Amino acid sequence: MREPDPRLAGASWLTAPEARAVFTLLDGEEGRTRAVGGVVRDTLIGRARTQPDVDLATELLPDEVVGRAEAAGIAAFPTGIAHGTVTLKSGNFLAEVTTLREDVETDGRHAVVRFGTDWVRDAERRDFTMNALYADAAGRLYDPLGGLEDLAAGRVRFVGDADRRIAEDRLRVYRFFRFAAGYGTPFGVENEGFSAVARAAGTLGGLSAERVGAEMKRLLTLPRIGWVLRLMESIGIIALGAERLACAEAYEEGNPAPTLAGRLAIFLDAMGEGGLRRAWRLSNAELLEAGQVLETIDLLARGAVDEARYRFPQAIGDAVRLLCLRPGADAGAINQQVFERKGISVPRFPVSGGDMVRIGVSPGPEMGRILRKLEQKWIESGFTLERETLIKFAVKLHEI
Ligand SMILES: Nc1ccn([C@@H]2O[C@H](COP(=O)(O)OP(=O)(O)OP(=O)(O)O)[C@@H](O)[C@H]2O)c(=O)n1
Repeated sequence: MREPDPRLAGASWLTAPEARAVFTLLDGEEGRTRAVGGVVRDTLIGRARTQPDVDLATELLPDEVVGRAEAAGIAAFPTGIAHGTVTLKSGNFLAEVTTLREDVETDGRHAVVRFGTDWVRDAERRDFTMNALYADAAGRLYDPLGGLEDLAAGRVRFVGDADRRIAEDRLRVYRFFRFAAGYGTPFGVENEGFSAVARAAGTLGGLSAERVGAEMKRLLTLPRIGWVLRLMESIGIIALGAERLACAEAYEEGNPAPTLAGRLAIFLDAMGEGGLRRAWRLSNAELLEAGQVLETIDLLARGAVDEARYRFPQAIGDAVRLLCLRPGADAGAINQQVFERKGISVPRFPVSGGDMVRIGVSPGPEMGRILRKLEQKWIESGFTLERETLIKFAVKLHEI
């Protein structure tokens, strides 16, 4: 009988009472239900999880999972019943429970999913060996494909035939790079895997923008990705150009907290708003933030340090590190100015809605329009126009 792995056996996703309830329910002690994927992988290397959910693989049929959960008073949601996935919620413990599948056959038109008990087959359907690590309820590790060794060595290795794994789901090309950045040895990827993703690079057009965007965003929040972006560029999955690539590297150099907005600003500069929106289906808020970083860079590049500090205080840190996006800008001098202004408080716009009411402007769109004009004029004056002058100007605007 194998021994529990001390790293796994102490993990809170195994030991917490809510988790134990689920494992017990699903015969985890007998190994019929095992945790798999991210949670096992990250626990083995002592990395804190950003995703709270736990993936469980089980021999039990979906109906059985639902039945046992309900009998125990644990909420069960059929989140992907066609694929045999049921989500269980036990207190804060959220588990996606997926029944093992045998070969997926086709009867010519429909894929036929057959459930089974073959753990090796389950492992062989997964993308990378480091994602095919399993733990049972006692914390015993199951590693059918040598994933632990690859994980320890920083090798992102496809399970079995890389071309086949990619053909099954082309998103795995993006995942390859995300895992290389997150778990790989920097500056090196497995030749076999890289050759396969390079071969598939021209075939990614059909992927959904949401799925690609979700992977890209996860990649772009990792600390060191410059070398990965270079690899992606070399096979044509992204097209930043040499200068922006160098800038992406400079941005993360010595930067304790590269942000998604900063990384997106680099891509926004290269692809434009429409391009980026289409490619990755970003939210308005994400595009706005990235756009503000770019705007701030442009303000700094033309010497408008106080305007940048006034309008986009949250973007200054990123913008200073991304001045390389505007090769004409004198980054040294701008940095110096920003640094010198640090202790000096950002000016406050001296006119308020109350002032507008006093001159007879009632709250609403009209007031908004006037205030925006005043603020613009005030910014253009280098924050020197005084309150009285601005209010006089408002009276004029109101009369028009
Ligand atoms: N295209 C995909 C997506 C996922 N998986 C498998 O499904 C598991 C769960 O996927 P996901 O939640 O996307 O990633 P994790 O590996 O769990 O990593 P994290 O939770 O950190 O994202 C992966 O470990 C992998 O075994 C796969 O084989 N192919």
